[in-house]
Amino acid sequence: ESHDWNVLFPLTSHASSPLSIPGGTRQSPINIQWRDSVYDPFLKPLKISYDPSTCLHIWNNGYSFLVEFDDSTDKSIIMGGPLENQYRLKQFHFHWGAINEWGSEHTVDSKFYPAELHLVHWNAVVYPTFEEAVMEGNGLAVIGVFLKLGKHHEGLQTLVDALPAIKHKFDVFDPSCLIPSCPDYWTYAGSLTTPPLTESVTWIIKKKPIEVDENQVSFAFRMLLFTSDGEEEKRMVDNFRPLQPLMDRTVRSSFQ
Ligand SMILES: Cc1ccn(O)c(=O)c1
Ligand SMILES: [Zn+2]
Repeated sequence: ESHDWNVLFPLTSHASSPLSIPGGTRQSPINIQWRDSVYDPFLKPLKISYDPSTCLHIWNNGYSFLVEFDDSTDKSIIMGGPLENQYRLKQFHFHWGAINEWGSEHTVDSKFYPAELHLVHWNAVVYPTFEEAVMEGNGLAVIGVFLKLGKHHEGLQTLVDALPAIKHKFDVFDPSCLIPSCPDYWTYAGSLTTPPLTESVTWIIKKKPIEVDENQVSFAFRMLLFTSDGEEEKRMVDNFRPLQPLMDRTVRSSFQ
């Protein structure tokens, strides 16, 4: 009957949140209902091999801060897991909230984390450029890692120290230090969570969060600005997209 409701009163359809694309059937982010996820014994372990020297620079793109990598070779790649090909690391960035009660894009059993890391990779085996991969169903693979408050995170501090400068040139940074060693993950077919919102992402959401301390999220992340120099300051917070309907998708888990 929920369908009838939408047919009868299409304007009240909850699916058309402001940022959803018409007819989208695999939008992200989603709530991961742990008990509804299906263990898939054929899922392989995710293989991650990053070359820290491919790290280029960190910058504020007006929506998050990105650390970008040289993706002109296969030096920093992921493979295995739910993936058919190997995917090249292009950038990683975070989403966070104005307060610790929310900030992540995905939720687990409707629980928000204060922040979520996205490591964005593209299928350079099949597509010549990232821009083309963004438009294809198997074009991208994004590893999502939840951040929860706890002990200080050494690796993250390197990034946090660079934020005030933001133009800070980076020499090397190995993003695998931000990924929990526990191999368990959920995976589902989804989309970008920012325009163009294309349904091109194989999401790999790590089950275990990494721990970061209060200052690392609050001081560093929340002091960034959406605005550029000279404009009226707007703190960069709540840069996450609302949850999207699961529709006809199953979330698979790599663990029982
Ligand atoms: C390519 C891309 C762009 C934005 N976000 O949030 C992502 O997670 C991935
Ligand atoms: Zn993201």
